[in-house]
Amino acid sequence: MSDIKVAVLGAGGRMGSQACAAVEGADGLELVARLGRGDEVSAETLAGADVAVDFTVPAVTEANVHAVLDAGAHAVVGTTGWDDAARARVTAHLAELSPRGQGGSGALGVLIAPNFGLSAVLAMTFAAKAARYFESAEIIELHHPNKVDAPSGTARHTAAAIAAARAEAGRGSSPDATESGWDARGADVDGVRVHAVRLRGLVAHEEILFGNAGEQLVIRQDSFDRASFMPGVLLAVRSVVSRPGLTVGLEHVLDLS
Ligand SMILES: NC(=O)C1=CN([C@@H]2O[C@H](COP(=O)(O)OP(=O)(O)OC[C@H]3O[C@@H](n4cnc5c(N)ncnc54)[C@H](OP(=O)(O)O)[C@@H]3O)[C@@H](O)[C@H]2O)C=CC1
Ligand SMILES: O=C(O)C1=N[C@H](C(=O)O)C[C@H](O)C1
Repeated sequence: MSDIKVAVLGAGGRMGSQACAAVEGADGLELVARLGRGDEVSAETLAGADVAVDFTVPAVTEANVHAVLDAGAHAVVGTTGWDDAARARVTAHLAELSPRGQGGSGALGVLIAPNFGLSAVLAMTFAAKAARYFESAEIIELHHPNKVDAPSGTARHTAAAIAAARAEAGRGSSPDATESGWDARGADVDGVRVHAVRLRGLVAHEEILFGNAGEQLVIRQDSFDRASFMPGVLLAVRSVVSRPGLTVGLEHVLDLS
């Protein structure tokens, strides 16, 4: 089987540079393009890539994915900033390129992973499982101070999964008697309070807290180094070529969903 050719968008960034090195060191993958700010994303600049990996910024990631699809490549996306409307536009674009019933081999895939770290994917999965059993649920995400967005994409994905599990179990809101000082209670993400810490020395961390009368469950994961994301990035690149359509979350590739 021939190598999977890979392009990296945001190749000069903290994640993009490590992704380039990981691809270069991986069996069966070949790095064919490194794109940065100001580079057009086209069939020409992607240089024959089968898969483009996006680690850019929330403001441009969606446009990048549409350009990658127009260039005939699959996309793996680690960049944050995706909402339901943006995901729906990607699904529509994929359907346009590969109409119903023609999603067989060769059909393009887009894999958006809010977090490629195994500890984070497992923490989110365990949190979704635990959510129905507890009255209260809150999230604390902790990151390096150079992060441009808050709350993190991981925390948003975790909150959405917790909210869905609580709704399915018929659970209402977490108890909360707050009458004033709402700005101290974190962001409301799908009804789950999310607190964002930015601290020099940190990389990426998440704590999910569940409470019942007289007991607490804390699920915590820590990415101490961006190396923790690379096995997930490589898995995503290898998987997306045979996963037509849009996949959101590495848990689906790891068979955890
Ligand atoms: N899914 C996951 O597991 C992970 C996701 N992330 C996410 O990945 C994204 C990138 O994070 P990180 O690497 O730390 O960020 P960086 O700021 O280090 O890297 C972003 C890169 O994107 C480039 N860039 C900026 N604007 C554009 C543009 N308009 N077009 C193309 N490239 C552009 C930057 O170039 P320049 O240097 O010139 O500004 C930079 O090289 C974030 O959204 C972050 O949350 C991060 C870690 C893990
Ligand atoms: O910006 C980061 O660093 C990270 N971003 C992603 C997020 O927002 O969840 C993934 C991870 O937390 C690191």
